[in-house]
Amino acid sequence: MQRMNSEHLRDLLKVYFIMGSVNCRKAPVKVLQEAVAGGITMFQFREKGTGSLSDEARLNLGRRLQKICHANGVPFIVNDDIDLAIALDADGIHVGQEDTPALAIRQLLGENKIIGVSAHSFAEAQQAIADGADYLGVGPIYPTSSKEDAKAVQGTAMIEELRNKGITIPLVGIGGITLQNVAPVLTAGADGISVISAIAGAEDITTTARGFVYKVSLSGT
Ligand SMILES: Cc1ncc(COP(=O)(O)OP(=O)(O)O)c(N)n1
Ligand SMILES: Cc1ncsc1CCOP(=O)(O)O
Ligand SMILES: [Mg+2]
Repeated sequence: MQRMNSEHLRDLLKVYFIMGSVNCRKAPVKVLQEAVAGGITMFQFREKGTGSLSDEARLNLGRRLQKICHANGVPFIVNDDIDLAIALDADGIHVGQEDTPALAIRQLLGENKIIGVSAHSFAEAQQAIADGADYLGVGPIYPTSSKEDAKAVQGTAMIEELRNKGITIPLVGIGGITLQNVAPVLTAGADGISVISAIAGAEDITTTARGFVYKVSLSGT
């Protein structure tokens, strides 16, 4: 099996929606269906934080969300949990610096799964690539209330630094991204944006997701 082509992955990362039950104001299945209708290009199941589901309930929700993704050609990525990713046969996993190292994940999952890694510095980005990461998540770009242990806000400077220093692999910005502040993230060199609250918490989820698709298309990436 082969690693996913980088140019294809860049396209899939354009509007990368992340969500778990705690981020939703209505049924998570409904939230995802509405986001898919708006054209999200990738989805990450991040069942994390106070009040999140565990064990069987978590697995069952993951299954239901994965079904929606598969029916619509949207890759389904699991956050953090390698056992859940394997149990669901997810399309990939996203890990941070405090999670199972990407090298071990690559050895466990093989070549045909997508592995995303969070990077907050050039050194972390280099290591992630050496370990077999397919894409990087860089942030928080702006202030966020969706991650309790978020690192310091970076603005778009880290994305610019990574690109200027020759990091070419697919990359998304994350943290506090809204329809109003998405453009500088793309101008800085991101292939796409990752969003929790601006989509999951929106009054009109489909229209908001569609708005992100439109804004990203304007950047010409
Ligand atoms: C696309 C993307 N980028 C970054 C993150 C953050 O991952 P991590 O630093 O491991 O933090 P948690 O999400 O696990 O709290 C992400 N999940 N997705
Ligand atoms: C998971 C994560 N990693 C860095 S910031 C963040 C939270 C992003 O959520 P939001 O889009 O609501 O700011
Ligand atoms: Mg993590």
